[in-house]
Amino acid sequence: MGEGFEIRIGREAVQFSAAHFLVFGPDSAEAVHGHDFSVEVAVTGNLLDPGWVMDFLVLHRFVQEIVEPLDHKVLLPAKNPWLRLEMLGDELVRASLGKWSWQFPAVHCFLLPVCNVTAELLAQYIGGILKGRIEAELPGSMERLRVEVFETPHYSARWTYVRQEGESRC
Ligand SMILES: Nc1nc2c(c(=O)[nH]1)N=C([C@H](O)[C@H](O)COP(=O)(O)OP(=O)(O)OP(=O)(O)O)CN2
Repeated sequence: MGEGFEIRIGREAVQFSAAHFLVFGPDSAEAVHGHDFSVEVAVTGNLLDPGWVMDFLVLHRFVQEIVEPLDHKVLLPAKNPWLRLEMLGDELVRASLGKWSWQFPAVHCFLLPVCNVTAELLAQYIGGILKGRIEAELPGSMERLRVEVFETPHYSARWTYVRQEGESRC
């Protein structure tokens, strides 16, 4: 019989507020601005004892632990080819782009391993860490993982992982 199960943590349950700006070229970027981001995740997998794909509470905790460090931070793209990031002493981060530069307290910054802080790449960042956490908790059980990052109720981007035929279950 063809049937399956997907569990979901709704976007109302996982939220963070952060500032960011997109970089478009060597001297072109958005103004720094903020969003109340929210995150929805869904996991498809085998039904395990006691009759669940995985515990909602554990999945919720995993996602929360990944996004919590992003909350109330300036999100900076550490892999952008044009944006230069440097520490000024121990306390300030300077971001330079062409003739522009911004300075932020280092404790208010989070450097993401992405080339731009888009909703797509945030979803991929969160999804990549979450995939590792779920696979460690439930080896071989997850078939599919979906992470959707909302910048607003009507703008979101989704990242999806689907286990391939022959991909190791462990
Ligand atoms: N596919 C994507 N498109 C856009 C992204 C993205 O991450 N993925 N990001 C942006 C901007 O960073 C950002 O969303 C712009 O926000 P804002 O200027 O606030 O525009 P809004 O329409 O959301 O809000 P208003 O303040 O009401 O204008 C753009 N595209």
